[in-house]
Amino acid sequence: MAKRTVKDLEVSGKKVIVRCDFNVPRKDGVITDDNRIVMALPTIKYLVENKAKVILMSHLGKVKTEEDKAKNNLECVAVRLQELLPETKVTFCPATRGEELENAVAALQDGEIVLMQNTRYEKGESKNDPELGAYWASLGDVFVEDAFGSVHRAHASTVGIPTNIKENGLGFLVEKEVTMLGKAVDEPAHPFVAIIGGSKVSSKIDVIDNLLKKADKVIIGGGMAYTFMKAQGGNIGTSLVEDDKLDLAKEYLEKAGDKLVLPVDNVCADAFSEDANTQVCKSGEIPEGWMGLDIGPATVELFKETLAGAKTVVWNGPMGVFEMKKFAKGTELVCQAISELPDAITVIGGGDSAAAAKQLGYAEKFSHVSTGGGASLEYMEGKTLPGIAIISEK
Ligand SMILES: Nc1ncnc2c1ncn2[C@@H]1O[C@H](COP(=O)(O)OP(=O)(O)O)[C@@H](O)[C@H]1O
Ligand SMILES: O=C(OP(=O)(O)O)[C@H](O)COP(=O)(O)O
Repeated sequence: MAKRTVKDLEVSGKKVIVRCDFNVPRKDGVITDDNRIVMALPTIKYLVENKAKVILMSHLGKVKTEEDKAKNNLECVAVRLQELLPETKVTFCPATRGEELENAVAALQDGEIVLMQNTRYEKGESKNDPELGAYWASLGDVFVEDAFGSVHRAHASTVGIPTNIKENGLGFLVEKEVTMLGKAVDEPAHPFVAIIGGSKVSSKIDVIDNLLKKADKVIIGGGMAYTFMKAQGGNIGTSLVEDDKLDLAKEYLEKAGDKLVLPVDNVCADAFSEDANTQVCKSGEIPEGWMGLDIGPATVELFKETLAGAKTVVWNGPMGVFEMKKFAKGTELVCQAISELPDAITVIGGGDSAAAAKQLGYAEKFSHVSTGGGASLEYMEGKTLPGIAIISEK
């Protein structure tokens, strides 16, 4: 059976809560890539045109402290949305519960939008606190799940709300992502190469287990690689590492054999800065006080050899800190190698990975650029995505 979509719902005059993924990359509080906002527009425009009262919700970044709150204020997204929708009234509500939020919702006219502050300002969000899900659900009549990048998270806003609102459906973005990713990997053509990089080690290392079963090669780059290097007993200096994942990395290394392809050299820096001194270090030989911020030239060649002849490529997580020009080469050259593969289905996913592909001029070269990183990986592994599973069948 197919899931209901926004087109199956009666929305005119109704208060419609839409969970979007507006977790956009920013520098000094300024949005550096608005792709996730732009990709959410088809659903939002449909609801506005059909005279719904639109309540948008999203998380932004990780929020653990008061300082994190200041860093991850969602208001910048409301400003961008208003620019993208000049004919529509967009307001921002700084409250995540209480009278101020309820008044903002009550003031909505048909075809107007309110964006609520970052859902992660509420401690109960990431724990899927039932009271919070029920409270947010009480603000609306209808729920639309359109946060593809977050559907692998069972949180109050992605699962708690639709648990309480039976009039629910998928938005156009989730529908499109599932179709595109399904086409790419339901029966992947081989050789199938998966590439994992980026910085979210603990939240993404688990997917490697399943990828090792499906793919012919799994390339590990970016910040993910140093936990593996340390697990091999190498010196990684001050590179990104998650020590509580060392045993898991060891286990993968033992069972994967040469299926797992790790960097052999790294562009290292003496500070996390564009002005840092740099040197290329062999893997496992990074001096104290230095950190790996990109894959090195020999690794680029190794990864190119690994990719040669691939018919399916799935990639999440940049190969280095591409936001700084000095450490963008590895990501750029891997993009280039993928773009030159003849007849391959190629998918890149993730907020930062999609931004990197765009910034480096390669976005058009991929078969599909997904807004979800962890979500696309879990979908392609065949895992159940809780944010989709909870949505009613047609
Ligand atoms: N060697 C590295 N050390 C630290 N951070 C890294 C390294 N390589 C890549 N990164 C960072 O990883 C981040 C993206 O990781 P992640 O969120 O997992 O990807 P995505 O958003 O594409 O899913 C980028 O901001 C990038 O700077
Ligand atoms: O950016 C996201 O995921 P991604 O880095 O896997 O693309 C989503 O917004 C989910 O964010 P989270 O990993 O903080 O839950």
